[in-house]
Amino acid sequence: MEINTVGVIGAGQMGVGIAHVFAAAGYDVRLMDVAPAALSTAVARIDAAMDRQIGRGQMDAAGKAVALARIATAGDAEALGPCDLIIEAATEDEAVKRRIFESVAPFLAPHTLLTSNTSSISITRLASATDRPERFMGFHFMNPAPIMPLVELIRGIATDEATFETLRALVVRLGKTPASAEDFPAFIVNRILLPMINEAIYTLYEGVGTVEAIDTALRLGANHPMGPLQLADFIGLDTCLAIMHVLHDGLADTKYRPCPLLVKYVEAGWLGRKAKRGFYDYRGETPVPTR
Ligand SMILES: CC(=O)CC(=O)SCCNC(=O)CCNC(=O)[C@H](O)C(C)(C)COP(=O)(O)OP(=O)(O)OC[C@H]1O[C@@H](n2cnc3c(N)ncnc32)[C@H](O)[C@@H]1OP(=O)(O)O
Ligand SMILES: NC(=O)C1=CN([C@@H]2O[C@H](COP(=O)(O)OP(=O)(O)OC[C@H]3O[C@@H](n4cnc5c(N)ncnc54)[C@H](OP(=O)(O)O)[C@@H]3O)[C@@H](O)[C@H]2O)C=CC1
Repeated sequence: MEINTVGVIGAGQMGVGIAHVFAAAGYDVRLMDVAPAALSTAVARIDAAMDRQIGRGQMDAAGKAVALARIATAGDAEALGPCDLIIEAATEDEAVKRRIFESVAPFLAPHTLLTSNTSSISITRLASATDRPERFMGFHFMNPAPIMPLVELIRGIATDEATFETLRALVVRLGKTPASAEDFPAFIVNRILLPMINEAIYTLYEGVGTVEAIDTALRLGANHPMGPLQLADFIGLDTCLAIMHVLHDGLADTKYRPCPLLVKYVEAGWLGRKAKRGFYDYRGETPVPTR
């Protein structure tokens, strides 16, 4: 199936990154969000990220101008009508995602593929809230989307072969690498990564180490590019907590219980980089540990 126009729903860190990837790869992009403020900063954030790519010699000024011109922002679902593919990248909340699918369905063409960038939620269950379970999939980009080469592909029980093959080929055309996961809670990446991050938060909570010691230990001791607490702030503590709830509820194993400190930070609104405060305070020149 031919994909020319891509709709991205949710102009948060992932939606912005995914819109960037598709515009740079030559696709027309419709970026939609309910928050006008998110849309107005979205293009500026893509502009800055493309400048970084120019700095790295991965793009030139002309290519950036053409790519940016391919991105149209929209506050309502009607603008998604011409899209061949929709990628939902809104908050990691099943009710929010189901409402989005119900609201966009009337505007989509029959052939349009509908996907979610969800980190963890059942694809089969999300598909059941749509008018096209055969053309629904988990299409899971990693953060930051312009940099990370992996895209996790997750079929729901009803996903047809043509949908899977179209999206697998699209990932390769984007210059990224597909990995196929079965539709179990948090799939592959976050089934492994988030318990590690949750364990790092328990390590802090129990006083085994400070924020700095824990992140230094994993960066220098296990060659991680970011420490687990820095990474949690990068992902978003609300998203981390949502994924741990999906694992805990879906697998019914206490080893996935979210650390009480993670719960408290989210309750305080300390959601990490996007809220300028999490395990680090981002309001100054350099991030400062908050514990
Ligand atoms: C939660 C889920 O559902 C699944 C997930 O995504 S789990 C999270 C997966 N992601 C990770 O594990 C990220 C781990 N961290 C890293 O790989 C690296 O720290 C990083 C690529 C994010 C940054 O790389 P770095 O070399 O350590 O730092 P930095 O020099 O700032 O960035 C390297 C390049 O990436 C770019 N970059 C960094 N953050 C970026 C962002 N948010 N968006 C776009 N580009 C970004 C920078 O522009 C930089 O390019 P320049 O050198 O030209 O500035
Ligand atoms: N963060 C990460 O590292 C990764 C996240 N993901 C997944 O990607 C998705 C998005 O995550 P992320 O970008 O971090 O989340 P963010 O919180 O950064 O962004 C979510 C965006 O969705 C918007 N939104 C909320 N409700 C709606 C709606 N009904 N219609 C349109 N937009 C809406 C939010 O607006 P507002 O702020 O106004 O509510 C916000 O702009 C989640 O499913 C997450 O699990 C996948 C890979 C990595």
